[in-house]
Amino acid sequence: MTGMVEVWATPARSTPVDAVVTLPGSKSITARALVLAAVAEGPSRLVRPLRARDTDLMAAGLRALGVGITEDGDDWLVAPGELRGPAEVDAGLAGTVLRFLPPVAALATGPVRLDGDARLRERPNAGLIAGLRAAGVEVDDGGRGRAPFTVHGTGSVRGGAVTVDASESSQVVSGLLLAAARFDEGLDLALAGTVPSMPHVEMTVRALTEHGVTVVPTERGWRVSPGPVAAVDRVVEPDLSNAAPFLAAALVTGGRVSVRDWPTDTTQPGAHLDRLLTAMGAQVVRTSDGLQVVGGTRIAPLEADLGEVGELTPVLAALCALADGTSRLTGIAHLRGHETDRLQALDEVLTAVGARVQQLPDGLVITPGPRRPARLDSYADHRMVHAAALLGLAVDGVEVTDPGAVTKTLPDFRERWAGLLGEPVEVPA
Ligand SMILES: O=C(O)C1=C[C@@H](OP(=O)(O)O)[C@@H](O)[C@H](O)C1
Ligand SMILES: C=C(OP(=O)(O)O)C(=O)O
Repeated sequence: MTGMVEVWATPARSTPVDAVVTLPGSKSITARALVLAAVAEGPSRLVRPLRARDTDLMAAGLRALGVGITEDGDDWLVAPGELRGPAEVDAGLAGTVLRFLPPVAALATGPVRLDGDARLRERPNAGLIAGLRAAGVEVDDGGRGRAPFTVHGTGSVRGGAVTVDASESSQVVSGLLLAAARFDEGLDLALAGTVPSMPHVEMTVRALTEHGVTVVPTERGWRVSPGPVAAVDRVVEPDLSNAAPFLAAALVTGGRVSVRDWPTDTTQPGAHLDRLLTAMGAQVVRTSDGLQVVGGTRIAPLEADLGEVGELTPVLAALCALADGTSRLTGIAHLRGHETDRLQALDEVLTAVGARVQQLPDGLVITPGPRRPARLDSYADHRMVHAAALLGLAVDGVEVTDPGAVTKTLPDFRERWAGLLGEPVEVPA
């Protein structure tokens, strides 16, 4: 790459923020909705889908397989077509594309090659590839267990009883379940070990049910019956994981932040922010605006197993570096296979701004220290930019290189962050 790498001087803030924030659609729900719409019986409409790099790549990948996806204002119209290769799929850095697209590709006729960013080639995928093979699909990965690889679709997939190792990513389970109703024998999926991010698996099961697919829990996994996938028009919930930095700003500044349209019944892991931010000293209430977080005079340290809500770790770890005691975050070994090795990246970033950090095999121990200015890297990781922005509220002189990493799920993050810090965007009632 040539040219200058962009550097963002993140704004500091010594007075309480007071804002009501509206956020775009959930990455995870948009991804599932696109895949299910693509394998459904008829056309459907997606209202308020997330438009960001990950979901645009999912749409592009499905289009490459023959699915019609067009825009109607802010909506997406999805028209299933005959799935066919040969095709090339660019997964970028998206775990959802890496793990949700190949089982759909297996239903196509012809080879489908999947590749992506340099870091995507390091993200673990042996579990999915082995699971596809056990379902009768030919996959050529050169023995790497990672991208790039080619799925040799024949137009149908046997399916049946399959055991998978999804300990490195829940997306292995979600990917197989999402396409499973279209397999000849459906899928009787058993887990070989533990699976992180269970709310995301529940999100998949719920989405399948909403599309009329029969999916039942079994002793060691889930069974999906073969059958049609109903076409469903759907409104996408706001992305609650992307709400994390905004709500956390209330704790850092002793202010008040509301996120609009907070769903009352959701499988998004961000729903756990309620309990986690309360544990860190915030007051969290539902108002007519949505979910409101009010920060206090201190940030309490956090002891938590974040295995179910790994996505929230970068922002919570940044809060821990600003707390008034030592925090211990565990259950998150799989974060080493995310956009970057997030445990290593957080160690580097929090240490740079003055905290003491100990890496555990499956987590981080974080002790705040005297704060100091630092130039931080984004590690091409959207959530590391969110974490840096949050640190920058309280630590003078924080800069982030390559802040454009936010395009992955929230392209206008910096504008929204400026809005949060400006005059109240909207005065709460
Ligand atoms: O299914 C999904 O939409 C996701 C599942 C989780 O993946 P892992 O289980 O790999 O952490 C999560 O971290 C990711 O951001 C989105
Ligand atoms: C882990 C994440 O993304 P991906 O879907 O690429 O795994 C994330 O968004 O925090």
